[in-house]
Amino acid sequence: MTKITVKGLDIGVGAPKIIVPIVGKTEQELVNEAEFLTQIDFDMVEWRVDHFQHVDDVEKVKQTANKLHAIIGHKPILFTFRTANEGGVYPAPVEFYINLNKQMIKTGLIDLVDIEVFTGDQYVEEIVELAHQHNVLVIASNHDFDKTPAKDEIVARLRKMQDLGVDIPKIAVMPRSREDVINLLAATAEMKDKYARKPLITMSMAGKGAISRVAGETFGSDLTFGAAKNASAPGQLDVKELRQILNILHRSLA
Ligand SMILES: O=C1C[C@@](O)(C(=O)O)C[C@@H](O)[C@@H]1O
Repeated sequence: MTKITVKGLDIGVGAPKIIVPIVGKTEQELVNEAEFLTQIDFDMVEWRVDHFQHVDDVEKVKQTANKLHAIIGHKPILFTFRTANEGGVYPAPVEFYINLNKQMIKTGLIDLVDIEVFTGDQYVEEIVELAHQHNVLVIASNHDFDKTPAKDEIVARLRKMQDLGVDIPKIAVMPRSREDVINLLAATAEMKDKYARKPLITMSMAGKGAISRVAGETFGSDLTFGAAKNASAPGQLDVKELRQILNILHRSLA
């Protein structure tokens, strides 16, 4: 059984659930994005805080999190600082990154936190321990915006994340060929069938990989990112169309 439930959202059963990123630079832009989300059909919001102009000021981050929570706190909130190494916009030392995540875990304003697995095993384990003490789930992530590792390497990274005790392993890779997309899907299916004890998130990015963002129920990815106003990575589909496709595929699989 790989199901996880957060704020009433069942992850790991049925059609993949939709995460919508918000990427505003200012608090007002973020509030606008959050208010827009209240009118649309989605499952979880991801605050990509590395885009926020005051990300270096933890108190301001908390204040803004408070506002976002008041608007969309009825849905699960994923807090993500994407490092510049893995496609984020704000270069920061590891101590900053860990401290920000730890402070936010303690606020009660977030439901999930993203930690990049290559930050280091000890950091990941510290985050997992603290998060679980505060009822926050942990997504471990890895991104390769340049290429797609071999299938066995993708499986090995997902297994490593799971072994570190995280709740949801995630990998996003860039395809250079059709074979790369097939490898990502094959790695997902192998992980799901042979090793996964928890839900997974995998995707092949850009237009070439977009098929992977809709095919999760077939291959084993339990969550998928869709764009409302602004995409946070190449290849994200419009959230409304994404839901339609996921529902169509779900019906044909049922
Ligand atoms: O890790 C991911 C996945 C992602 O990179 C994507 O390709 O949809 C988008 C990011 O915002 C998120 O943190």
